[in-house]
Amino acid sequence: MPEIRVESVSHSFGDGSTRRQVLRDVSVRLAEPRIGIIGANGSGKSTFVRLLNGLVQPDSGTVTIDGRDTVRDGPEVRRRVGFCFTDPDAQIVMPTVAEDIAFGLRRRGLSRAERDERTRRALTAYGLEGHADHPAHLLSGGQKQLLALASVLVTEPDLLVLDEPTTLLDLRNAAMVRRLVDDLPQQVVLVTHHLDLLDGFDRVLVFDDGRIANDGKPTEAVAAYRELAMR
Ligand SMILES: Nc1ncnc2c1ncn2[C@@H]1O[C@H](COP(=O)(O)OP(=O)(O)OP(=O)(O)O)[C@@H](O)[C@H]1O
Repeated sequence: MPEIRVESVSHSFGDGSTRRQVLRDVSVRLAEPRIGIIGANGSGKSTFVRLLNGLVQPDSGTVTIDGRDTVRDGPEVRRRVGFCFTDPDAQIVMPTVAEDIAFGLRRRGLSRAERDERTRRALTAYGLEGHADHPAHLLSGGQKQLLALASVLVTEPDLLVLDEPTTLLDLRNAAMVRRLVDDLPQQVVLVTHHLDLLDGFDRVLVFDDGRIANDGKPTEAVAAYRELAMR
């Protein structure tokens, strides 16, 4: 598994009177296959995971993935770290479903035949083969979420970051995403408010006001989160 190293990272948004510190001197090393991130709204979870592919750059401190710095080695890190946003609409960039999946494969030095073959396999794996030539924006919310996952996974990242991937999904599609995630060979970092998704995870971090308040197995971390929420 890749080794994620976050060292003494702080981050703020805004300036002057609107300045808000969102991450406060966070340090952690993550090398487990399945890592969950939980915590209250606004506690810094999304900002933290956005550090992992350089979408957010730390004000101070460093983030490395297998020794590659997310700021200095940005393009290399982004090739290895796939990122799925909560809102799949934010990720759809091409008119049709098949084109959207194939988009991530451009500039990867693959032949046309290889790109087509990988796209075809991804369409089948995510139950989208019947929608290949359909307009991507007309898919249902759940299908868009699956498309977003397919478009990222087709690039075969070493680490997949999922920011609340089941928020828009019904129970059936949420269970499907859960199964897909379970079966992935890659390291996964998953932000969620759906705590049952974390059963069987190796490690769960609980964020509270920009800090890691707990770091442990799912049962322990969820209990700590519940306690924090009751305060
Ligand atoms: N681009 C931005 N510009 C300004 N403020 C931001 C930006 N992104 C996040 N914030 C602020 O940073 C704080 C932490 O946001 P973040 O999205 O990391 O929280 P979160 O724990 O993921 O919350 P949620 O559970 O609600 O998704 C919030 O107060 C948010 O308003």
